[in-house]
Amino acid sequence: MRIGHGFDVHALVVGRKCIIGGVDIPHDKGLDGHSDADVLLHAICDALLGAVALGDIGKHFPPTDMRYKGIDSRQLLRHVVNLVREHGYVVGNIDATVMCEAPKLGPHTAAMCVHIAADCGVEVTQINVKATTTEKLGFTGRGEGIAAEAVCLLQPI
Ligand SMILES: Nc1ccn([C@@H]2O[C@H](COP(=O)(O)O)[C@@H](O)[C@H]2O)c(=O)n1
Ligand SMILES: C[C@@]1(CO)OP(=O)(O)OP(=O)(O)OC[C@H]1O
Repeated sequence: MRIGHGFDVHALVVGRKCIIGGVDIPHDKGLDGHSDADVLLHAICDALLGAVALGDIGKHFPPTDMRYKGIDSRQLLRHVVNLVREHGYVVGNIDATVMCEAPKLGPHTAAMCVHIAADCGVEVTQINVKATTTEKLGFTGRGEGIAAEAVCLLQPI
């Protein structure tokens, strides 16, 4: 078994989509970044890469590389899952938390889990996504950005 942890933050700005866990969530602001800025999938990618000691997302998909401009982060996640498999592991389970005051994520977490499970090639019961506010404190509390944290366990093939 291997354990991994990931953390990511993206700024909330006007004129961008708010895509979290592959779900396009209606909101007056969206997440800024080189890719689609899916903060949750980035934290999960980092957890998976960490578990097999392969560095981090920026090492594999440099933000200076135009191939990744606006890319759907589900493509990045599928690539990372393939790397994990090449190193002899499959996803056991993933647990993640997204931190934001708004939008409300509760109505969307089930759809996020379906996307993540499909991209990881596992059952939806192996994936959990939670949401929390930070009680109006800090950059997430002020609505300046969204943070996400993920942990995973990998099982040897
Ligand atoms: N963006 C969010 C934040 C929270 N939720 C749900 O509300 C519950 C209570 O949040 P607290 O920060 O007050 O603990 C939380 O457990 C989530 O179910 C949400 O849907 N979207
Ligand atoms: C995902 C990548 C892809 O170029 O770009 P960003 O959307 O800026 O996201 P970040 O979480 O900063 O990770 C870096 C990059 O790998």
